[in-house]
Amino acid sequence: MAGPKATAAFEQALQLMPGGVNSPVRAFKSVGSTPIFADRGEGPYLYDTDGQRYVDYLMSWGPLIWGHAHPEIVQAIRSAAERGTSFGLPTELETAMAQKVIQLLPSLEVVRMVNSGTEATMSAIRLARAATKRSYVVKFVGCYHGHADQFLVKAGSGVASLGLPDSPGVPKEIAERTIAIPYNDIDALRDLFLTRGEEIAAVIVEPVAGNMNCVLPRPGYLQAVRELTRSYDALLIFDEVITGFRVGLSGAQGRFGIQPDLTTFGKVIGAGLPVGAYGGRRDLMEMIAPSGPVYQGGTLSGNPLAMSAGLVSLNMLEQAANDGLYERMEQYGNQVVEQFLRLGQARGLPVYGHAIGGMYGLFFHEGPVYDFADVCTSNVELYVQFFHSMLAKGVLFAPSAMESAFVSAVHTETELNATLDAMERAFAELK
Ligand SMILES: Cc1ncc(COP(=O)(O)O)c(C=O)c1O
Ligand SMILES: N[C@H](C=O)CCC(=O)O
Repeated sequence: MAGPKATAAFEQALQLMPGGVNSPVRAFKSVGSTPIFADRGEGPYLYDTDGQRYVDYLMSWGPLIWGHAHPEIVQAIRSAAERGTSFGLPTELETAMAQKVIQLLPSLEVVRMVNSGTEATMSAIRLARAATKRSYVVKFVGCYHGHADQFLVKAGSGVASLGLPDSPGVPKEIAERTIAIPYNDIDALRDLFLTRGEEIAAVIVEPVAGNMNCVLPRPGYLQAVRELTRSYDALLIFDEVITGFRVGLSGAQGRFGIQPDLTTFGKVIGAGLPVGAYGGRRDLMEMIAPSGPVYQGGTLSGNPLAMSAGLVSLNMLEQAANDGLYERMEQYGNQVVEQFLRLGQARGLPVYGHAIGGMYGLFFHEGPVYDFADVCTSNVELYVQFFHSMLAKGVLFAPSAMESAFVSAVHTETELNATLDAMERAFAELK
């Protein structure tokens, strides 16, 4: 429940911003309440303006793999700011960042930094269309690739939470160029390629879907998508805005051993600052201006604050990965999932879940979840009760049953035990 300060702040915000927020998912509409307001964060904890402390699994919707206000990241931002916040000229920091990303992601030969995940995905699609001279794009129902026109077709995240399958304002001619088919269904993709293979520029996929809660690819699915796209000369774009540096140091592509043609990033790559990136095969990326004719630019792209924070974060991740960071985060997630399953099953409730690297999914659903249709048969009322009950006990999950949970490198046994204990009490209250 939002406290008195948050309630008053939201009333004021409602007069000034659409729905009182700068991104729809923050409004808590899909959990039937008004939002808490963030005051500050420290490590795995978020403090709201009403003085409550929460173990945070929202983690700013994914970017904060080092938790809130990590001292080394804060120091990197501070030092960069003292030298100037933006130059509009090349900096050596950008080259260092490009080098690091290319070193960590074997499928990347060239990379371009942008300012958000949306910028990254829309630029990658433009490039794919230019490279293939085809115009149709395939996406999967319930995957979210940002808010560019061509992606607001059967999208996940806030679009799905608010029950808006599409968006007014997107011209029919653009929406028609996006074909949405079910995730994890290789036959659906094969059938589509059989009939329209010559028209498809690219298939864009969240390799682990993180915008319809957290849905894992079936074994062999991503490999089959890779083979199909290759055999029809369509490009494969991995949207690793969530999974990049989160499910493993080399993202989902490293984990599943797939070489996409292009990859998009956001969130973790910027350590909490507004950053995105896209990159891939040299022959494709050299088509981007000014090397080639495909235009894409940005006044603040590669800005020194974001590059400094991102670079420090990636360097720390590289070191921590050698010490088992990703395995530790996954184990943490698995322990939360196990408690969720144990408590749910003991009460005869439909429960399901899994963890991968630093993300995990909790579903009020009977049996496995493979696609958006499965997710939509989850019991949302139970999630809403669970969410509020956990919040009241000092644990913050995403305010929607359509979103993934995130764990950071600084969540410890203390936060885990607090979560398991809160969950025990929350399940006792579920009706
Ligand atoms: C997989 C994925 N792609 C793209 C985006 C768009 O990123 P942004 O919100 O930074 O524009 C998001 C999140 O919003 C995302 O989760
Ligand atoms: N699920 C979204 C991104 O991954 C949520 C972030 C947003 O749209 O504000």
